[in-house]
Amino acid sequence: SFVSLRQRILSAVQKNATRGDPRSVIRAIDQFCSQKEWAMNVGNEKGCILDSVVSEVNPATVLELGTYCGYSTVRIASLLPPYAKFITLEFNPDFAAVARQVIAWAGLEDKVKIKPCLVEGASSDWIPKIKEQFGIKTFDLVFLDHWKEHYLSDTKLMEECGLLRKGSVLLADNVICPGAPDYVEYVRSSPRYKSHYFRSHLEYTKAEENLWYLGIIE
Ligand SMILES: Cc1cc(C(=O)N2CCN(C)CC2)sc1-c1cc(O)c2nc[nH]c(=O)c2c1
Ligand SMILES: [Mg+2]
Repeated sequence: SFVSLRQRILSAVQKNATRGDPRSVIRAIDQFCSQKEWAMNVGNEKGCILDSVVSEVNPATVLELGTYCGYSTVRIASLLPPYAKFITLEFNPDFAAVARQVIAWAGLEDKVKIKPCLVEGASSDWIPKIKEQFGIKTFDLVFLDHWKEHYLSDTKLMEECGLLRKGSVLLADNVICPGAPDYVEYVRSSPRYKSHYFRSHLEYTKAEENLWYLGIIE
């Protein structure tokens, strides 16, 4: 029967990565996606930038929008202190199911709360509930990697829900490819954000891409 790409990624992890070893899980996915089939994981080049931002922010609370197969979830979780609270939102139940198994293989399941949002646009449902559901006041770091159409609306929603504070850092993938021009325009013209972009490439390709780093200053 047909095996989906996400299942092939999970099989590559279970075949080639060592249980309990997050770095081997990351390596297995990157090898599969660079040698066998492209997939929309953030990849190793942008992943190293993500690692450096996580290490620098050293966040006690993290929100990831867009889990997919859990690649960046594993990268982030493996750098967090044990007391950190990490929530990742995924609206696609099939992606969430694979991500749970990838995160479990890496031995990080007790560090990551995956809330499956079972319908499109569900991050807009979940964001207003995060404070009460998880006892989180504000996020030190948010990684936006879900859907370009929701970057701006979800960022505004997080502001309105008081989930961002002075010093919170937002890191956004794919602002060039597929692209989130309204988001870039909003944060660049807002006095509230200090923005900076890291030059990089679309995962597993040579296409130009940037990771956008936003520090909230007000
Ligand atoms: C699906 C897709 C196709 C892309 C592309 O330009 N392609 C040309 C080059 N070939 C090789 C691959 C395909 S880029 C991209 C993509 C990449 C991410 O990192 C994403 N992150 C979060 N959410 C997304 O929807 C998301 C989509
Ligand atoms: Mg992405």
